[in-house]
Amino acid sequence: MAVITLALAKGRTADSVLELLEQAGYRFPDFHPQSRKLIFSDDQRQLRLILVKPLDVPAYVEKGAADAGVTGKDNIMERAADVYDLLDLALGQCQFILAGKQHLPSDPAQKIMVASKYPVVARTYFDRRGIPAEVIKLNGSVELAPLIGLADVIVDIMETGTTLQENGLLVLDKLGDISTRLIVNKASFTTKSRDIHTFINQLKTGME
Ligand SMILES: Nc1ncnc2c1ncn2[C@@H]1O[C@H](COP(=O)(O)OP(=O)(O)OP(=O)(O)O)[C@@H](O)[C@H]1O
Ligand SMILES: O=P(O)(O)OC[C@H]1O[C@H](OP(=O)(O)OP(=O)(O)O)[C@H](O)[C@@H]1O
Repeated sequence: MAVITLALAKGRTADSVLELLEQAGYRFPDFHPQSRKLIFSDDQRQLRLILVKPLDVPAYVEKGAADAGVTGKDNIMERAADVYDLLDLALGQCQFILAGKQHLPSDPAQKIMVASKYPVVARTYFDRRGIPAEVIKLNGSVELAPLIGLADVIVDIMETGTTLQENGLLVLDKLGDISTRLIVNKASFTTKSRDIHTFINQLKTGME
């Protein structure tokens, strides 16, 4: 049995994914939330867990440094990674939205200023509609941009809608649903096929 290296997104979804892994039968005795360690093995030595930034998970998996990864669909879309997206873990559910103080200007010649943590997703949205846009990459507090004149609109994540509401922003469009996914390296899917299928089946059992 080959060990599967799993890249797990640190941050808000990590605890619930670890809980799911435990329900699926994988226990990490060394893991505790205050630890600064970045690599953990489960007690059966079937999984090697590596903790990485959510947006970095697709790169680890695409390049084969990890056989599989768990991260939000937002990050998979932003990185446009060449990986298999095999299982919706039904965690971290939220959606991509376009939001602003008011509706987009109707003059098609007018360039829209867009702020986003997801510049690739934002660029794709406006390019597909043939709307001229300039995208400004931000790393957080994105809702601030239209309030202080840095941008006309934002492309960001909405979960409860509280952040938009408390900052007086309207949802102008919905770009798609997001949830936490299991992604798999294409070569590993062939070379470690049996172990990866076993892992997926265990996860499915843990989700029941
Ligand atoms: N309300 C939400 N806001 C943001 N992300 C959410 C929300 N609900 C679920 N998610 C999911 O959780 C993932 C991780 O979110 P988190 O805020 O921990 O990461 P991050 O903001 O990318 O990390 P960092 O703060 O290190 O830049 C997101 O990529 C998304 O898939
Ligand atoms: O719809 P809601 O439930 O209000 O959640 C959405 C908010 O949560 C995320 O921000 P996060 O907390 O990660 O902060 P940051 O990106 O500004 O650092 C996201 O970028 C939104 O701002």
